[in-house]
Amino acid sequence: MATPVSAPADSVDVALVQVASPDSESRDERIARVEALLLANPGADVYVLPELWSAGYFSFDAYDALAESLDGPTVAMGRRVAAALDAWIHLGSIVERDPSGRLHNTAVLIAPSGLVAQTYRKIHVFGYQSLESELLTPGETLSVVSSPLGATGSTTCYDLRFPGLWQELSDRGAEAVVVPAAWPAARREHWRLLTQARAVEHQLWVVAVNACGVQRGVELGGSSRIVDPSGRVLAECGADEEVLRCRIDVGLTAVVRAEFPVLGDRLDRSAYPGLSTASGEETA
Ligand SMILES: O=C(O)CCC(=O)C(=O)O
Repeated sequence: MATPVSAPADSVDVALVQVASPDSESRDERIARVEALLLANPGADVYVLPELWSAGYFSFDAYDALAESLDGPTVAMGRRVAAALDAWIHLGSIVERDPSGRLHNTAVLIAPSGLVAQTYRKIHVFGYQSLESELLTPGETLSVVSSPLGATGSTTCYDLRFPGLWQELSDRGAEAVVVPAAWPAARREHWRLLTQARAVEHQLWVVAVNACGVQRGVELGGSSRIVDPSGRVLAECGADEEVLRCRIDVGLTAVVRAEFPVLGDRLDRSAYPGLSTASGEETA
């Protein structure tokens, strides 16, 4: 008889909830559909959704009408489901209207109690073939909170291209970073490369959940994935809607960092300008 293999003590069951936001579906229909989907997949410790899935990332003309506060219908659904499943829900992001009326692309992490544990307003709003940077106000703060994934940071989609932001999260102790996205299929290989590069650079878990399907004529890339702190891809979704479960050992971050202590060799930021002058590159 085979010996049952028990999961390590700090093993966490993560569900990548890759959903589409078809133009034919209203925001409220989509919230109801995704709530049913989550409730039909109990048992994970952490569920992660894509960027702006309820409004639809490419529905720029509807952002104003669909903007919501942190008490709005998308977050209310996440809070209900977190309590019902006794799980953490990273709700991806919503179009948030702040008390002064400005709109943001805000990621929301909800604890099993139903309380909001973290919010993050996307800092690098996107302007290439996108109206996001015209319509939304960038965020100004980062946060790292404790979750079953360890010290957890949040970044959103285009932020993947900006290593300085990740450096800051890493400096603040992040052991895992969640990346909700609406990343087009046209640049799927960048998505794959960058999710792995950020994991390797900072020796942390990357839990990256993309949208799929077609929105306003744009095909989204799917390929939601979990990358471990040494850059190995442990799970990757296909191109269609799917809930993909993967057990991860969150203690691996410490193991990888101890075994190959790159982070300790990082120089203080002030060292870099001095180095370039010393090598003969004159500054103006
Ligand atoms: O950087 C990219 O290629 C995609 C970024 C994007 O779609 C977004 O930030 O929503």
